[in-house]
This record gives sequence, C-alpha cells and structure tokens, in this order.
Amino acid sequence: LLNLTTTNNKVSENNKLPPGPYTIPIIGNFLWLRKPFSELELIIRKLQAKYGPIITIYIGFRPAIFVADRSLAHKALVQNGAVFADRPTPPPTDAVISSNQHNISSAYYGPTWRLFRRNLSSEILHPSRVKSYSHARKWVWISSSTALILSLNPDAVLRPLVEARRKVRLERRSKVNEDKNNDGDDEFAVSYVDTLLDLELPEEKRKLSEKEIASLCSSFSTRGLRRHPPGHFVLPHAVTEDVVLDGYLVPKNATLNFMVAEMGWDSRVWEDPMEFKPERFLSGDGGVFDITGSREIKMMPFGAGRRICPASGLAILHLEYFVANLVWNFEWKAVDGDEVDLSEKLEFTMVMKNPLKAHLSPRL
Ligand code: HEM
Repeated sequence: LLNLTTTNNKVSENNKLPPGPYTIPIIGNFLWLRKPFSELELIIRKLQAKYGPIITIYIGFRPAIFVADRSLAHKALVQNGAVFADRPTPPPTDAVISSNQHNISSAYYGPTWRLFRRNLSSEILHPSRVKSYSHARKWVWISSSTALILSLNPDAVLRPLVEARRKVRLERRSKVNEDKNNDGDDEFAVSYVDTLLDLELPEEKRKLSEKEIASLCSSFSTRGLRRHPPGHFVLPHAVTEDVVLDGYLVPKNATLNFMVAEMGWDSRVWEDPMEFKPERFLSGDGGVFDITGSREIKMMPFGAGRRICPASGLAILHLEYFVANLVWNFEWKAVDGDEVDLSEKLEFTMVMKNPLKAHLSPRL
C-alpha cells in the first residue's frame, strides 16, 4: 500500500474506508440507484458536512468515495497522478456505451488509453488543427445568430435584408443578361437564413477576430466555469492499486470522484465565491489564470492531472468566441421586473433552471 499523506510508507491495518453512513451494501444499492444524480449531489454535500471532505457511500456493489477538498484532489490527481488515473470497470450493462472500455474516456490507464489520448491530442486537438476549424466556427456562429434574430422580430429585422438581397441578385442577373422578364418574385422564397448567410456584410460587422476575443472575454468564461461548471463531477476514477489518502484506504475496487463545483466555491480561495467578479481572473503578471490546477487546484471544471479533459483549450476558445460574438453583435437589456435567476438544473450538463429572458437587438 502507498501512503500518500504521511511520511510513513507502511499502511497499518487501521486504514479504513473514508467515513459514511452505515449501509448494508445490498440495501444501499437499492436506495442510491433510485436517486437522480442531482439529488445525489445534495446528499453527498450533507454527508460531507457531517463526516468531512472525504466520504464513502455504496452505489451498486462498490464503495464510492467522494472528495470535496482541493488539496486532497491535488494530492491525488496531480501529485500522485499515475495511481489515480484509472477508470473503474463499468457494469456489464454499460459495455456497449463504453465500447467495452475501448474508448478514451472509459479505457483503463494503460497503453490503449495512451494511444487514444496521444492521437486525439496531437491529431485532432492540436492548436494548429484548432485554428483550421475556424470556418466551422464562423458557420455555426452565423447560423445560430440568425436563429436568434429570427426569434426576435423577423419582419422588422429581416425584411430589409431580404429586400437588399433581392436587389443584389437582380443586379447580378441583369449583368449576366439573364431572363429579363423574371421580376424576382421568387426571391421572397429565399429563406431568412440563406439571406443572412449570403449577405456580403463587411467581415468586422459580423464577428470579432479570434485574436480579439482572447483578450476580451476570457475572464467571463472562466468565471462561468468556476461558478457554474457544466459538470459537477469528473468522470469516475479508480486507483491502480490500493492506496491511502488522508489516512483513509482507497481500495482498487472503489470508484472515486471529485466534487468539481464545490472546489470552485471555496471561500478560503475566492472572496464572495458566489459573486460575479470577472476581474479576479486577470492574474497580476498579466498572464491568464491556470485552469489546469497543475500547481494548485482552485477550480477544476475540466478535471486535473492525467485524465484532465484533453479539449479544454478548444472548449475555452469556443466559449470565448461565442460570448464575445453575442456581446459584439447584440445589445442586451434586462427585462423589466425579471430578475436573472442563476439556479441550475441537471440535464445532460448543468443548465439554467429558469432560462434567461433578455431584450436583444442586433447591432448590425
Ligand atoms: C466546456 C466544455 C467541457 C468541459 C467543462 C469538459 C469537462 C470534462 C471533464 C470534467 C472531464 C473528466 C476529467 C476526469 O475524469 O478527471 C472531461 C473528460 C474528457 N473530455 Fe471534456 N469537457 C468539455 C468539452 C469537451 C470537448 C469539446 C471534447 C471533445 C472534443 C471533450 C473531450 C473529453 C474527453 C475525450 C475526455 C476523457 C479524457 C480521458 O479520460 O482521458 N471535452 N471533460
């Protein structure tokens, strides 16, 4: 056994699983399996208030250990990364979803995982590749902003654009001496989406360059990921061998998870952790906040250590790109008497429980 918390490498027989409610595993199974995941999080929080930042409950037939403490997470995932980088064997019913553990996210920590990971990081998510997807980002932005405009006031906003488009097409037609009798009525059938996509607007009016957004919006998206991480847990981890963490036994057959949201809401790190203060992410030396937690975990929306999300760079770029474009292209005004409610609910990821209502007007 490895002892990760004391200088003594020998683990005594006294090392027990982290504390938790007394459960007979079989009964425990039935109770937990009936809980939705969001409810499970509340229960774990209550248990951690009672037992401390590392607890055990039984989900299925295995002990499930949950860690809410940032330094324990750093000790495990970063300082002892190789031991804590394994994944548990999924239940047989999940074999299809996990491709029998032949995919990057569920593969055991070993050569197969390493191959997948190297391939994804160097071939698909390499910064040079990410740059080359710029046309796709542009396309998605234009289509989604069009959808937004359509949901606003299609006639007032788009009728003039349709007219303008019609004029352009008619001019082109007359230039190439096409059928002069066609007065262009069919042009009104052109969809609004086509119209906006086709309009030859000056580039700078449509979007910000990728370079500009980096300096403009990074603090907004980092703040969002800290206060509202899309996932409140990482994917389940396992250890490659029995180890001791914080004096407690973490056995090889346990699943281990980390309370992502809790880590980012720690008032010992963040003053007024639930407040909106984007300036706190602009680090003193003018650099960017280290979201990977390699030196110290202050938040971990992408996890930390060897299994950290390999797409964190791409994800942040996209977040910043869309936030910046939304602000650049639309004027946002609060709806009178409607408070913005930041409560969350769990769908595939965390989403707003009560969707944002705002008055938008295109800046075009
Ligand atoms: C804001 C967006 C995203 C967030 C917050 C996020 C977060 C996470 C988290 C928390 C993990 C689990 C880390 C762990 O188990 O310790 C993870 C793993 C992973 N993510 Fe993401 N992710 C995002 C976007 C993406 C995207 C866009 C991709 C694909 C292009 C991606 C691919 C993966 C993969 C393949 C893994 C498994 C890595 C492994 O097991 O080695 N993620 N992500």
